[in-house]
Amino acid sequence: MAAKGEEQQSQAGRHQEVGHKSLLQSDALYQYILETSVYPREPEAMKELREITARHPWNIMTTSADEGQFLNMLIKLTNAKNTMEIGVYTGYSLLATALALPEDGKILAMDINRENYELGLPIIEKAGVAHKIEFKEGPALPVLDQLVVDEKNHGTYDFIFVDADKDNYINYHKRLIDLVKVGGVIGYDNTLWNGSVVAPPDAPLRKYVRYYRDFVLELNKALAVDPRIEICMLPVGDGITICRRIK
Ligand SMILES: C[S@@+](CC[C@H](N)C(=O)[O-])C[C@H]1O[C@@H](n2cnc3c(N)ncnc32)[C@H](O)[C@@H]1O
Repeated sequence: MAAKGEEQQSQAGRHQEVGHKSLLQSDALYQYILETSVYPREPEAMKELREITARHPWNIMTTSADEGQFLNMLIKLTNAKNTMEIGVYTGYSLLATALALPEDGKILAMDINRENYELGLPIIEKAGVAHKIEFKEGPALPVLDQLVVDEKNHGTYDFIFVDADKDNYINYHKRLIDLVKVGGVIGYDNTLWNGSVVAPPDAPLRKYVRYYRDFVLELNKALAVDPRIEICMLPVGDGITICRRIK
């Protein structure tokens, strides 16, 4: 175990890359992933959006470049066409999704904050993929409630990415499970929540990390025993749990 001083020193020297959530053991390893396989292949528009986001005061919220690449690949692998995103911020994961979808692909994107979405929107437009996006400003839950009421919407989504208010993930899951098709995928982001899911009760956690941790733990437990899905928890970004609906 590292001595306290050593630990503090290594924390202070942690990676500063935007969206980096420090789950990998070595920062050099993370940098290697970025430089070897992510940045050289990152579409110009995503690079531009990442750089604009890096200058925004809330840039800690952005999806990291490696996770963006992963989402892009996942959407292509699953041939997703009708998709949804909850939690847009400046739109990095949204752009990763939009670029992966076919020309007639669709994303219902929701966020309570339109201003941040509009920061990235000119880049999304320039990339020629804005026509795939329907942005709804406001809390996602009432929108999901509306969708669920109409049975025609059941089983219609191929891919759903959830990256918003962690205290609602369980509520989202209750609705999304009806909206995603059998064989479709829901990705829940931040399921390792800054590593705090294994922190001892007295660990010095930032206030918001501590507050949301119990919700993340509760979600992880619920997903693990949900017979309607198969799951796979990946240590990408801040942890993402991929759920495939099986019934
Ligand atoms: C972690 S950020 C999303 C990051 C984004 N996926 C990206 O690639 O940059 C979380 C977002 O969720 C939004 N949010 C918070 N509560 C929400 C709610 N109830 N409904 C919809 N969006 C919400 C926040 O405004 C914020 O933009």
